[in-house]
Amino acid sequence: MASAKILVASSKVTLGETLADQIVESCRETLSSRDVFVLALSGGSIPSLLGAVECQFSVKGIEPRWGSWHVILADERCVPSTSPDSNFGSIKANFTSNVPIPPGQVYGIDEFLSKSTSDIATSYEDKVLKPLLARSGGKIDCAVLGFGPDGHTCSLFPNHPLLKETERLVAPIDDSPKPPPSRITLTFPVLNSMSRCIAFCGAGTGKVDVVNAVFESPTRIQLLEKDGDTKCHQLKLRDPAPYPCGMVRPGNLIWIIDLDAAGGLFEL
Ligand SMILES: O=C1O[C@H](COP(=O)(O)O)[C@@H](O)[C@H](O)[C@H]1O
Repeated sequence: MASAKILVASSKVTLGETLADQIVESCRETLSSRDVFVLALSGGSIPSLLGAVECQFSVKGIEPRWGSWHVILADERCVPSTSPDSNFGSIKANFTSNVPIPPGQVYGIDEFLSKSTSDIATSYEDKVLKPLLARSGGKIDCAVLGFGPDGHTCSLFPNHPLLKETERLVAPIDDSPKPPPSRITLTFPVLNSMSRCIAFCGAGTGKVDVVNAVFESPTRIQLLEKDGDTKCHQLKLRDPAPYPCGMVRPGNLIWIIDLDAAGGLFEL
């Protein structure tokens, strides 16, 4: 049975710092052996949690080497990058425009390509993802993913046929139950077989039901470590996975949540 490390932060500030720590560690490890760090980011609430990343590098005395960073989208809504719905726009406003990652290494969709979501997905797979995978040993180094109150992650929604996709690395979706309807998304083959580390991150009571459904209810929760106000546990993932976010099972899986998202489960 698969399991995940769960880091429970005492507040939203601590949550951002804990997430930043994971990104710093993944970056440090990756750049110790090559010059390309590939980071995939969700939209939604994730970009607003990335403000502590730069600071955590300073705190830990580690050089970020921003010139080696390549930031890709875990999913994107097919809208102009200037739209408030654009994940690229939100990632840029909250994170990448505040650090010296070369702008050409933050990869949005080709919004002018055509009206076809499928063409946009194919272009992102062929022109962005595959060339980067070729430079990173075939894997995304770190993916930071959100999860919705309906259990979706990226643009992989409950009971959608895309959950069974096995060929495409980046897939189109034109019937997203959450607006806007047309999007592109990384697929499970990428998340489960082509990602070195995935960190889910979520805050607030709206996430409690999903967290409680995704993990087995433990009879006893063992505290593995405590770093400041963040507590670390290891929990088993429920089979079969009740939601798309619970189906994400790479080798290195971490869930970072705040006390509100953890509900009563971790307050032991
Ligand atoms: O539509 C989306 O929603 C999910 C979850 O968003 P959140 O605001 O609940 O964190 C997000 O991860 C995804 O990138 C986005 O396209």
